Amino acid sequence: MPRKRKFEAKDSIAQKTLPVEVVIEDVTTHPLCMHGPTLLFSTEKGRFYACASCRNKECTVHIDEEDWLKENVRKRNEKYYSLIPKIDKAAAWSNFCEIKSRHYADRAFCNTCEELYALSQPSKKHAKEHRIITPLTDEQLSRPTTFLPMLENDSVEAQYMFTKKSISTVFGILKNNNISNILCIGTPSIHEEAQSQPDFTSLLLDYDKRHHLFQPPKQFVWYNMFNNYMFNGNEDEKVLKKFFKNSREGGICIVMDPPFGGRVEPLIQTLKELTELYRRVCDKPGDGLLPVLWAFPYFSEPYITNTAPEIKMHDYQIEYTNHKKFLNRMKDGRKFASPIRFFTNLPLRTIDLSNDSDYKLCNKCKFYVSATNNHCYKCGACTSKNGMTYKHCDACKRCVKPTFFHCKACGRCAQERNHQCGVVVESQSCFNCKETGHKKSACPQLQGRNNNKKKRKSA
Ligand SMILES: C[S@@+](CC[C@H](N)C(=O)[O-])C[C@H]1O[C@@H](n2cnc3c(N)ncnc32)[C@H](O)[C@@H]1O
Ligand SMILES: [Zn+2]
Ligand SMILES: [Zn+2]
Ligand SMILES: [Zn+2]
Ligand SMILES: [Zn+2]
Ligand SMILES: [Zn+2]
Repeated sequence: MPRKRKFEAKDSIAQKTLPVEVVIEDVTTHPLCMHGPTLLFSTEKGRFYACASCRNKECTVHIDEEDWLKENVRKRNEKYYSLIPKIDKAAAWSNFCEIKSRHYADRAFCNTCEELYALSQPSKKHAKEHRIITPLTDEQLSRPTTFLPMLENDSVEAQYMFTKKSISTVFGILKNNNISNILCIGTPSIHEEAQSQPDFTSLLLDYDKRHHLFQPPKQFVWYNMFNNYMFNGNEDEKVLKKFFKNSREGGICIVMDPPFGGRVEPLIQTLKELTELYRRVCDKPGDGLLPVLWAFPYFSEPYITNTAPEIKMHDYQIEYTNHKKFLNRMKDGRKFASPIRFFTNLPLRTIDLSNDSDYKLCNKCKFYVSATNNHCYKCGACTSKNGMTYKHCDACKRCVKPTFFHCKACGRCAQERNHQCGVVVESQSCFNCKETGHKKSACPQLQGRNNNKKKRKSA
């Protein structure tokens, strides 16, 4: 398996490169690893528990489902109760206030030690090769994402920051929906912007614990979004509940930007659990997920809409400051199409891009689409996904990429380049029916069987 996911606008996605499905269930009884409760994975060969957040070899916990029933395996796993680290948010905040009271030239941050300190009074000696950032202005202290070295390990943190333009698009969408409370999941730059605006409140949930060195304890939770795990346990749960309670009025939205290789099913499960908690805390019954604005690659669309049909993809191409592949202007000035889109259950017409010449209002769809997207009257939609102008195939009864041709032998449209008649890439599709866009457990052909299984389980 390749260690780094390629980020070409090719229809490849984590789900497709790993022929593994995540079993969605309550994870609180699962074995632990350093990243909280593991997830249960299912392959054609069997089921096992493994790390929820690491898609590389850093986390080695791997327990077969049947082994987890054994007493000695459970006993051995108990060590994680004490191994999983916690952070001292109160101490970090009082340190922050102390450092902030100093002259900006005296403030320093050692990224190697993850320590904010005063140059004149270092708590220890930082070795020469440590990455030290100094001086630090007030503005920098209030926006650590502007100077924290980005963790670009694609398989763990995968940090890519929104451009100013994309941040302002997010705030425009929230304002159009009268939303003033933001639960930022993996979106520190949105959190920092919200903190600078009097009309917004926000709470940051992120796996990068360096943020706790710059945030008041009530505004940051060290968090894993793949298993909805809060590292500081009860203390954090209180923070989240309080935030929800205070968001009873003024509308709330989850703004989330997961690492791009992340799996869709556990993320939707997290959204469901957070929604349930919100409804319980605020005593606001209802169905459907809380409003969410989720940045993710366009080729994840079938996975997201199959699992949560109320979430729709918008055509806006989110821009990032640091991803080599996302650098938004190429050297010759041409625009590079970012593959990242917003997935949202907010009305698409509230995404106002009237000030951006790269977009136009489709008067049939009634929302903004890329200027290169064409409304297809046969499909009844603006059909482009990747920013190219798609063409309609009458035989397939759908629009396809301009680089596709209709192969009579295969009876379907396929990529022109390297087309091999009769070859279906299995890892890209459901184990059962080979269709893309759903996993075996949600296969329409097996619906009866899956439901029976569920009934048996609950009986
Ligand atoms: C693609 S970046 C998004 C940053 C965002 N575009 C911004 O400008 O604020 C992914 C973010 O998710 C965080 N992250 C990575 N893995 C995570 C996990 N398992 N749980 C929670 N946050 C995670 C990273 O630290 C990073 O802040
Ligand atoms: Zn782990
Ligand atoms: Zn150091
Ligand atoms: Zn249209
Ligand atoms: Zn069409
Ligand atoms: Zn066709």
